[in-house]
Amino acid sequence: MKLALIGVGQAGGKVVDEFLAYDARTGADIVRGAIAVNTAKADLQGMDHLSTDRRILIGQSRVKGHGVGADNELGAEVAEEDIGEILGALDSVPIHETDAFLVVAGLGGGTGSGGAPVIAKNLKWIYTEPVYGLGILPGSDEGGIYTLNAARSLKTFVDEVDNLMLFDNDAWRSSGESVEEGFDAINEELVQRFGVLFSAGEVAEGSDVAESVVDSSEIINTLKGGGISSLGYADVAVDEPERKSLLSRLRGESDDGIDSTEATNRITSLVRKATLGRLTLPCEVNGTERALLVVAGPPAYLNRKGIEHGRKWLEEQTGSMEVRGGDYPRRGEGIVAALVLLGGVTNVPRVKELQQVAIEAQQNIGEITGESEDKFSKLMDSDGELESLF
Ligand SMILES: Nc1nc2c(ncn2[C@@H]2O[C@H](COP(=O)(O)OP(=O)(O)OP(=O)(O)O)[C@@H](O)[C@H]2O)c(=O)[nH]1
Repeated sequence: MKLALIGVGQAGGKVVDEFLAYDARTGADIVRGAIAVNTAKADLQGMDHLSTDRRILIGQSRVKGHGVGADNELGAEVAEEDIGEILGALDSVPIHETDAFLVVAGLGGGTGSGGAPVIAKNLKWIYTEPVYGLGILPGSDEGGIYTLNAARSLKTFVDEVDNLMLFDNDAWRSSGESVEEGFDAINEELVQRFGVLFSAGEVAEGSDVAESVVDSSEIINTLKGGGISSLGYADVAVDEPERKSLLSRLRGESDDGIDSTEATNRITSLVRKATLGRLTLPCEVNGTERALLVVAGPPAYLNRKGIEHGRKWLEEQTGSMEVRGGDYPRRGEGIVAALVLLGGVTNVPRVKELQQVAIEAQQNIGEITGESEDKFSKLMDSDGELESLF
């Protein structure tokens, strides 16, 4: 699936940068065009892979390149004011070769949180291609304002995109690392998952054609209908058999020393692990509207029976009748991987908790602001004994 990527804010920009690194490393060729949009000059300078002319600094007249300081209403305003410049930067992207837009942002800050929904709204207005969001939820230790920002942005963003895929930093944080190191590792995990999803069906020249191809339309149909989506992933190392010669493939020779029962079991257990393990957004699988299973790996390991068993199992777990499945032949990585896209999840305790904390934070902020205004006017009150200069 060919994408036009728009990274908004620092997190959005870093994830887009990581997508470019993934594309270069794996040769997946999923990125048709990419831009990063930010109100902070320093954040744009910190990117490694995106060329400088694709980095768009917005809101200069308002914040002078210093960011919006976690004010997402201001983030939304400057994105709206500079929307012409943002859309202009996409003019050079060959949209006729692009299957979808992906707007990426951390929802807890100001620029991405406020700007991403504005950009998505404008893209949907202009283009007929689907516009997806990839939103990052803040860790619960980041504080009330980040949670409030994320909850308000989530509510807005989900209505402006064809589907909002979520990644929860809270579920992916690991102890003992600095925040920066932690984010680098998290971003790699994130892009590994979404990279496999979007590269499924992108058969490069000279590579093997999948037996039951997952193509972009399967991904689009799973994301169709809107709402929120989550992604599960599991992989296992395998020995890659030698690539067979064309002659032996034409003769139908299939003896590559791989036990088919083992291959089936490997896939079914990977599908369970991907679904029941750590999802990008932790949620209850039951009640998911649609799902897609992609099994990636060296063709000899992509056992059709295993994929079919895995798909049926996923149907039972989700209770959905719309579960698609297929394979994605991929050599050179030495792994078999199962990727499960849960499209339209409805039972998500994490979102409920986020909203609850955000409501409390909103009330506290209101009360504290009221109280401090009161206290300040008492502090300055001189019982009419002093007069201002003018
Ligand atoms: N996964 C991941 N999350 C990040 C990263 N950087 C920041 N975040 C998260 O994203 C949220 C928003 O942070 P930023 O992207 O820095 O904020 P911004 O959109 O640039 O907004 P301002 O700095 O307020 O102008 C934070 O609450 C973090 O949870 C990153 O590299 N990876």
